[in-house]
Amino acid sequence: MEIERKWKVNGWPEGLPLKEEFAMRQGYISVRPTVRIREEALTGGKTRYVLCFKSGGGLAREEIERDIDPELFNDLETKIIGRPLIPKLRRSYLLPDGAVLEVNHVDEGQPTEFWYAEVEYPTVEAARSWQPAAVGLADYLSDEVTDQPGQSMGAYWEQTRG
Ligand SMILES: O=P(O)(O)OP(=O)(O)OP(=O)(O)O
Repeated sequence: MEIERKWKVNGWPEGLPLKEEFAMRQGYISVRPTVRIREEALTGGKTRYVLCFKSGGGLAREEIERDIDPELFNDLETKIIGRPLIPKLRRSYLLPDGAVLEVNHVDEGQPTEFWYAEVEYPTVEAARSWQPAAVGLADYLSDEVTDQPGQSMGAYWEQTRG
């Protein structure tokens, strides 16, 4: 189970320690339910190729992930998806309460480019009670879109590549 809240944001946050950065490319075989492939290149580290299945939407979703080999990834990208994958730069930051803030810059340089942020929680209760103000992010995390269906990456895929 993936328990996550999501916000639309403007640019990268300031004053937080950077944990890691990934240059990603992701594409969708299906959006409902989500069947997604993603290349995840850790800056200064390894690159993973991941096949991911996700149920539903909103705060809590089932998520199943498997590493696949680059050959299968390439076949799925070119022979099955056949559309340009979405480039996304993800930076994760350590928050003062121990949580991790993931900030994503999507489709940099395109007219539709945007940023969003996510925080993952161990339980639904922890997710519901967590407050951005407690970690000094009341202004940065002021536009929550967790329960808005049109705000998922799958929806963005449909809007721009569907
Ligand atoms: O990185 P994830 O698994 O949270 O997935 P995403 O690319 O942010 O997509 P979604 O909008 O479906 O959470």
